[in-house]
Amino acid sequence: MSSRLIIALDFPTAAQALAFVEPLSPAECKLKVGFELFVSAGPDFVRQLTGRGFEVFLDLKFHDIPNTVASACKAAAGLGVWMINVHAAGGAKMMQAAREALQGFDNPPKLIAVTVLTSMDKVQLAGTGVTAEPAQQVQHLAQLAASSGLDGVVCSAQEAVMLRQLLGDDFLLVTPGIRPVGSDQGDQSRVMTPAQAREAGVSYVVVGRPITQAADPQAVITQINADL
Ligand SMILES: O=c1ccn([C@@H]2O[C@H](COP(=O)(O)O)[C@@H](O)[C@H]2O)c(=O)[nH]1
Repeated sequence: MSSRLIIALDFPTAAQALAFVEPLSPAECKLKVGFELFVSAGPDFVRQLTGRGFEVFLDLKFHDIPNTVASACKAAAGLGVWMINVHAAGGAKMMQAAREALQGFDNPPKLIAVTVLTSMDKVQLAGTGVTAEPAQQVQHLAQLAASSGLDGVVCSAQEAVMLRQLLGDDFLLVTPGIRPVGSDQGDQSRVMTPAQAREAGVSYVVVGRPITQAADPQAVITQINADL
């Protein structure tokens, strides 16, 4: 079975990211490329990863008017990545346009929507004008994503049990904010350990710094895969 671990390659340069990836195998993890690395290393770097057999989550969180997001999704799908994402707060029309944009592809990427960033707690969410609890807002946006035809959402593992009950077993729950016992929480607010995430029924965990900044990344990867 392929791994449910997605490693966030949050590195400033392609050289640093490649040095990290060198000992890894596609059987033990998928890889996530976000803003920092994509801006510095570009589409060619993504192709290098897919060329090595890795399933790549291109985490660019598109959030714009429907036409612009649809075009961006087409361009991202053209890179042959495994998964892409948009912000659910962009609304149903935007998500539907993203879905339709992928229709012409033989093997389209999974299309998921960010609900409430895992760095946000109730106070930060209220600061944006949303007075609901984070879990309530996640539920609302996840239902909107599902009814717009998306394959799943980015959420905290803390919301996984609720979303599984509501949206079924096939809906993808991709969960950052994962912190192995004893690791630094950093800027994440809604966190869970890998084992808690598995028990909650997540589809994938996204882990960055607890692996990339570890003294022995391979040991952390092995332990997380065992926990999952
Ligand atoms: O709600 C979200 C959406 C995306 N992320 C991304 O996941 C990783 C998490 O990295 P850590 O170092 O394990 O905190 C990072 O690339 C974020 O951009 C998220 O954390 N929360």
